[in-house]
Parts: sequence; C-alpha cells; structure tokens
Amino acid sequence: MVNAWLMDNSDEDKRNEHHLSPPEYVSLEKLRADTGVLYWKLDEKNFEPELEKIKSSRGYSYSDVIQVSPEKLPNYEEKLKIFYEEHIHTDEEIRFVLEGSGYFDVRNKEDKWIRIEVTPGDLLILPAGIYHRFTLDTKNYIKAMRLFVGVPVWTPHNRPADDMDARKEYVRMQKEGFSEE
Ligand SMILES: CSCCC(=O)/C(O)=C/O
Ligand SMILES: [Fe+2]
Repeated sequence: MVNAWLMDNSDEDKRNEHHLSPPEYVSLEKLRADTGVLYWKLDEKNFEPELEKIKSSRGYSYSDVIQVSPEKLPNYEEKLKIFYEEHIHTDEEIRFVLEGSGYFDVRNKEDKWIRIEVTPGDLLILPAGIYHRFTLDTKNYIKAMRLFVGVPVWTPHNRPADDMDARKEYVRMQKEGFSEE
C-alpha cells in the first residue's frame, strides 16, 4: 500500500525520508480527497492485464520508459534539479514504477508537502495543475513507465504558475471536491 507522510522543513539531503517527529502518515483516502492524486498497486511481476485496463479506461495511448540514475540518465544532475523544482504540468503526470524507488512530493490543501514513496508495482497519477516535485531516494535508482494521452508534453511550469488555466482548474476542483473515478 502507498506510504505517504507529511514532510519536515529540514534542509538536509532531499533523498532522506524527511518525516515529522513523530511521523504523520497520510492515508490513500486522504491523499485522494485532499490532492486528487490517484494510486493503484499492481502486481509488479504480472502487471500487464491490469495496466491495460487502466490504460484503455483512461485513454493512455503513449508510453515509454525512463531510468533515473547517475549511470543511466544523460545530464543526470541537471535533470534531477529540474525534477525537484516545484512545478505543475498542463496534463496528468502518470508513472508506473518498474524497478527501484523514489519520492514524489505534492502540496496538500494547506500548502504543506506530502511525500509519497513509490516502489515497484506503484501506479501514481498526479492531476494536471498540482504543485509537485520528484527526487530519488538514497538508493539513487528508479525505472518507471511514463504514460500519456496522445503526444506527450513533459514541460514543467515552475511555481508560481497560479495564472495558468491548468492550475486554476486544479484549485477549483480541490475546492469543489475531486470527482469519483
Ligand atoms: C520517476 S520519473 C522522473 C520524474 C519525472 O518525470 C517528473 O516529471 C517529475 O515531475
Ligand atoms: Fe512533474
């Protein structure tokens, strides 16, 4: 099951867990209700049937695989810096973890960071317009499938992006309540 918690404000290595003291975990239900983030745990060794169902029901027509590690990702340091800048996208960010692990951080309603740990079999969907960022953990490796509807647009729009339509729409949905899917 997904492991998510509120983060502390310490400046130490972003790859550490950054728990509050004592730790404050966030349930999947609260994560979904407060942020609109969707999560499924698939069988990491036999994920195809379930993944196909989700792809077809949500219209994900594009997929590729990204490996993030000092050895595998060209311009690794620069890319990690970009991933960890707080940003939004105009579309969903959909990642299915194949190997390794990492952290997606998302802002909750109170603008506090929730850290979401991802490991193999985790399918995470961040809604368009949500402020978020990504970092590897101390193991320094993740391999993930990226999914998209149509031609992928990976452009990050760094905070502040409050005037963008995707952000306004996200804030509206957060106020009104995210619909059941
Ligand atoms: C595990 S995929 C790398 C992170 C990424 O693609 C992204 O867009 C973060 O916001
Ligand atoms: Fe992103």
